[in-house]
Amino acid sequence: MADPTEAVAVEEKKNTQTTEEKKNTQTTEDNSNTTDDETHEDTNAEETHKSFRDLGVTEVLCEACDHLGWKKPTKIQIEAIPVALEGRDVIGLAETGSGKTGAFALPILQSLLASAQRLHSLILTPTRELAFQIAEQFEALGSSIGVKTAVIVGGIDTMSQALVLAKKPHVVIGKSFRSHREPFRTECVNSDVFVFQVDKILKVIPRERRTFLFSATMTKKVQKLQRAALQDPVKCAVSTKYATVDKLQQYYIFIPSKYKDCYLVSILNELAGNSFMVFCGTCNNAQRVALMLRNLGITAIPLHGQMSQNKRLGALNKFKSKSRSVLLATDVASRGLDIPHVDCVINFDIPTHSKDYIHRVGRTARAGRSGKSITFVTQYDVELFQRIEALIGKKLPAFPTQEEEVMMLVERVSEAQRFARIEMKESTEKRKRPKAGEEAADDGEQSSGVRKKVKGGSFRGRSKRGR
Ligand SMILES: Nc1ncnc2c1ncn2[C@@H]1O[C@H](COP(=O)(O)OP(=O)(O)OP(=O)(O)O)[C@@H](O)[C@H]1O
Repeated sequence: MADPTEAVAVEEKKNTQTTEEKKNTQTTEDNSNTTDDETHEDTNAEETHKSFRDLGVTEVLCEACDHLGWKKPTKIQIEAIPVALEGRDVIGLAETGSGKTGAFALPILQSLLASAQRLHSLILTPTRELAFQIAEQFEALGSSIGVKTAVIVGGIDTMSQALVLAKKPHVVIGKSFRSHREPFRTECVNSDVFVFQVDKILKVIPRERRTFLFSATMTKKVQKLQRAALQDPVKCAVSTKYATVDKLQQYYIFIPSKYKDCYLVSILNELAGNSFMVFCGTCNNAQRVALMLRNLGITAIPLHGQMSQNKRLGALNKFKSKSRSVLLATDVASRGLDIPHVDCVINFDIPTHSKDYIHRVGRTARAGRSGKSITFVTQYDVELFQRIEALIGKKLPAFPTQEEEVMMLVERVSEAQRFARIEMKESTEKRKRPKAGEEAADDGEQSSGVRKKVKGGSFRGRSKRGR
């Protein structure tokens, strides 16, 4: 399977290892006695001064980190990288936005440098979007060593994906099978077998391999996977089991179910100028709310599993490039997505699995930034909300709102809801009878027939409370 001729760049870099790097490798070896513990909990003060070089990361990859503006490693990187470089299996537990991707990508790239090999690693992610994001991270870190990646996910032409695979990339990134919604995040394997089902994969990949498992939450399913897939792993935990980050201001708002749309519009208006990720429980609701908001002049776009993969990526890119300020998403966007400019996460529909709460709110306040989350709690959600508070070990404050002001929006919001219903109906009809060569407008961007008809026009630019 090794194909040295095709991995020239990787091989060349390997041969240019400097004395400095050799010294660094030695440092890791010297430290190896301290990494034998089964569990590495948190870091001490002096570790926060460590550099990537101190962790044993090779010079060319240190330069890549530098290029990305990563001045020093994060806590999980400090804990996990040396252990992974030693060749151990790793379980990495750290809060959202804490740099877990780098914690497994750097050791994988370094191992690739040491033995240039096609189909060197397989990364499994819980969502398609995360698969693309991880590929970008590998390419950013590995650009100077010529690393080749391939993303293999559903919803994209299988023939073109087969062609990409046939070129034997170094790293293959795919979404794990639907039944494994839990964040089985990374598998580092030396194999050219690739099937999208974890149990099946485990049966066919070589026993002789290294496996990394990274997540912000440890669930029973992840523990089961750990037993099935990892060998004598070292657990690197740098956060308490279900912690949310300190710089995240978390609020809830207790409201009657029938006024959810009005409260959403009111908050978006009040915090205008921010970027929002709004989580909905169903694809239908994400679509409906996006259309409703657009009828009020708010630049909203949906992202859910009933959209084609092209539209999903398109929606994400529009939100990433800030041409849309509100992303209405289902849980396809709750795990791992790294969009630094997200200021506020709104749980429009409360998550039914409380651990999803941690992943959703973790889309803001990433990498040391601050952020805000607001969870809508209706008369039907009290128990679920109590479970969330119990999980994160915190009582959340109420988000202050003026009920009278929200109620003043009822008429305009009702009209926007009515138009949204018409648009939903139109697009369902279109989907049933698509014209030749026309892709179904599953992000609703084209359904502008009734837009801007809501009295009172746009809501934008009426911010009362800034960031
Ligand atoms: N050492 C570092 N210094 C500065 N920024 C970093 C460093 N490592 C990673 N980052 C940045 O931090 C952000 C979050 O990283 P990443 O997406 O890997 O977090 P995560 O822990 O995987 O989050 P999640 O649990 O939500 O998946 C990214 O923008 C990444 O580029």
